[in-house]
Amino acid sequence: MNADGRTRLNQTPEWTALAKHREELGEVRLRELFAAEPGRGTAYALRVGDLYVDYSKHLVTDDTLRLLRELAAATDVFGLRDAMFRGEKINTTEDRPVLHTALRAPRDAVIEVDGENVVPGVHAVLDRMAGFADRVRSGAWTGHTGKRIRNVVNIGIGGSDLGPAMAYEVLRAYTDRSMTFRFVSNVDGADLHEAVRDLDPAETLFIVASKTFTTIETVTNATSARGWLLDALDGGTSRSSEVGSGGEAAVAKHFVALSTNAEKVADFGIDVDNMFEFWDWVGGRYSYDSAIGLSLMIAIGPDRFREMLDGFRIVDEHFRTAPAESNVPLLLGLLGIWYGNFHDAQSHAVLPYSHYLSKFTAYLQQLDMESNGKYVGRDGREVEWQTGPVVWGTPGTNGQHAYYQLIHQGTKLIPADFIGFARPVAELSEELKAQHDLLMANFFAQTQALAFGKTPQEVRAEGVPDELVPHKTFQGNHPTTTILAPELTPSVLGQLVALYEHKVFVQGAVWNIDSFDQWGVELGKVLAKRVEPALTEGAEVEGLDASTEALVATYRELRGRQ
Ligand SMILES: O=P(O)(O)OC[C@H]1O[C@H](O)[C@H](O)[C@@H](O)[C@@H]1O
Repeated sequence: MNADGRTRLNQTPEWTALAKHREELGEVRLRELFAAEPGRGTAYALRVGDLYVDYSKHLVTDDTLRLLRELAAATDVFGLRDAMFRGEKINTTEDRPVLHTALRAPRDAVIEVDGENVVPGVHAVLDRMAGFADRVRSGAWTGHTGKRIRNVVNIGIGGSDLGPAMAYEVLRAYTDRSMTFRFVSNVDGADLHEAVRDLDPAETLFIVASKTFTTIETVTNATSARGWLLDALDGGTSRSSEVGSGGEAAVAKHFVALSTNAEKVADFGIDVDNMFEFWDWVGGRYSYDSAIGLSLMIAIGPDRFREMLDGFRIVDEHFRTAPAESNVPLLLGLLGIWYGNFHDAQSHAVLPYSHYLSKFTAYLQQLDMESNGKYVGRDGREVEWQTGPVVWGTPGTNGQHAYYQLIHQGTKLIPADFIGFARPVAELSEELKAQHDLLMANFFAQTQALAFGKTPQEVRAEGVPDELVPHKTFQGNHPTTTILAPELTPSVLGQLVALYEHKVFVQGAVWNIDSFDQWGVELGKVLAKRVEPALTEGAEVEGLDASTEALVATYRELRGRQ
């Protein structure tokens, strides 16, 4: 029994029943499941919004799904879901509500935090963002020298980078092609250097995105960006943005901030009039539909941004109201639990068949791994079951010519999501649009090959010599989910992201972990601060281990510092 009155997950009868079921099912074969149920291809498929989700190629029967749903019921996934939507403080280690769903709530919704309706505030910021985005897009907002803004550089890291950078890439076809958008995150000076080296400072707007505004990488890059700007616009006379220094006016025209921390924004020298606010009940990795999405909104325009929010909302409503049997985020979360907890799968691949989704998996890595990479439960005790998987993947068909070998014939079980679209984006030439069928033929072929493989008999029948038969045999039985949408639109992107957000939620709820904190990132930050003076000034740092001490000495030597 847990301190919170819950039975330990792995001691619940529902968990035990699943473990027993897994044993009884043994090496269930997808070929056999499909042979036994001719309608499986359509019976094991659901729709949410524009998304068609086929889960037939999973190592599950109706019994498996029922038992998984019983586990979800026993762990009260829907109870926690309702508490989240109501604005209760379900992020217990930080004592905060988890309300990214309020970011896409309609204007007339009422969601209260500590007795105050947060929805009007959400829309007030969205409206301010829209006004600003329109002014930048139309040229009404000009830089310090009167030139219109043609370049937007977002400086942020983690949740303040991955979301907007991913969504900008996904929605490229909807962006203003006359403008340049760049995303700087790495504290490696090369990142900022490459982002601005060909830009005219007079035409460049920096968006400094940081929930806390204390993140060292972001503050360092923003300081360097301010230096770069003021060197050019002030002729190097002033690098200061202090009132009366002359730099202040230039900074006001070229820097805006996205943050929850007005004080730190002001300390940095950005006028809080140029700050777009969000709230501590929005986790960084759940934030790109808040003010953190400003760069995206400038790129695609406020109307498209709102269409994206509508897409999020479709899946929010579905997750909130659909019964367990047809609740897609619940289903996807439970399937992950089936493989991670009952088949020892360590990873989960996300393989989009769209060039525009090139950064989608990187985005999901933070969403999933920072949320559910925990070994301590909500009750403060170590879990005795596997939690979040390693999430990885790149767009098909590139992966097919690189690492799919291991998925097909390696020794590991790697469940995968295949994401594809029926129509190519409208702006492609007719010739390039025609390539789409080839792309999607690969998509369908891969999930088919992964599921059903090729038997030794089939290989032999092709006249393959005996000694090569084992090498050319595909055991199949590699589970995949197929997510198919008509077209890559802002709404569909919102639907996809919300689907994964809620999938991650479901898994965290079952595993009884707090999916909304990230204490695991803190230690490295503290140690970096301690080590830095050793690198720069050769300062003695107490308590360094022998390995790090030797590495620091070697680094200083190679760096030419003695
Ligand atoms: O937005 P910021 O406060 O600058 O935080 C940026 C990122 O850094 C932190 O270390 C966290 O691990 C992330 O969850 C966060 O998204």
